[in-house]
Amino acid sequence: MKPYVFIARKMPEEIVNKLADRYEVGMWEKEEEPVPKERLAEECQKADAVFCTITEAMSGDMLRQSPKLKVIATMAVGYNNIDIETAAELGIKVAHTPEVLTETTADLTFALLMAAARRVEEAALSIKQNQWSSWSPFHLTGRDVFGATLGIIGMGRIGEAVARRAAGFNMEVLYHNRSRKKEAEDRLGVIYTGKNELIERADFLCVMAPYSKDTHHLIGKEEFRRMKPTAILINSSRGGVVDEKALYQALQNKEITGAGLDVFENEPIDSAHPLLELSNVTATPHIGSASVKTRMAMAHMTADHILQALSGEELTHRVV
Ligand SMILES: O=CC(=O)O
Repeated sequence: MKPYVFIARKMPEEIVNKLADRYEVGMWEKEEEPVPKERLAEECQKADAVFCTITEAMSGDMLRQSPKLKVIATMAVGYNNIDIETAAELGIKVAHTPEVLTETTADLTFALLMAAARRVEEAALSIKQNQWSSWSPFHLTGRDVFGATLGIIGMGRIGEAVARRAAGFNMEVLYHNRSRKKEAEDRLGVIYTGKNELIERADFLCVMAPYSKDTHHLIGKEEFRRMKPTAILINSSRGGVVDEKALYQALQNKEITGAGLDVFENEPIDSAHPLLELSNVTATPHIGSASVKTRMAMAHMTADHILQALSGEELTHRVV
């Protein structure tokens, strides 16, 4: 009998065919909605491999009830939706897709930074709502990006790619990371600082840390209190790294000037979310890696991970 692969989100034909050439394949067909939890659990029970994304919660309980499962390949760099410890304990391999999305995600991060700095969303909306009565000296004035200080918390691949973009804007780049990266300092001219110093000096605070128990609410009330009132927070990593309630208070009380957010604590959010009421929030719906080329590269890499695992080869990007 051929191994069974379940693809948890609808994928283009060229991706499905890559797997269907060798295996029996099942796929959740609805484009806009994730597979319900119960159906995912049923599929996992019979699957040898699961192709998932960030919308599928691969819980420990579910993994324990999936006796045939050999590999989970997620089409994402972040894997906080997967119970990695249980997967390791059960000998289920887990693979993710770093590298291919680095530059695309850094582009979006920088786009959010610039949009929040120059109030692009507010400005665009004002003109569409017929609110441009005259050029006026201080109308919609924002913050300069060129020559400003950028603080990056979490200097992984995407943090480095953001720092490279900042060099073109003559920015001073401070970073804080679990471990100091001297080689990156020489290569990129970035400066290592303690977390508090970075937060106090940054004009733009860019959160790039992966989400885990250790980074839960890494930026909260205390951190907002330390930030400059002119500073802008950018988050394109995971919502849970920032305490959203504290962020709302800080924005409303003008403890900070603005925020550019691509991620939220509980996704998806809708237009009733309190952060979206604020004109100093620029928000996008978790589209960091969403270019056609990058999403296709991620999908191919995810399918390749399944091919590799089921044929006993090394996985290109294995987590456990
Ligand atoms: O958020 C997206 C990813 O982790 O790739």
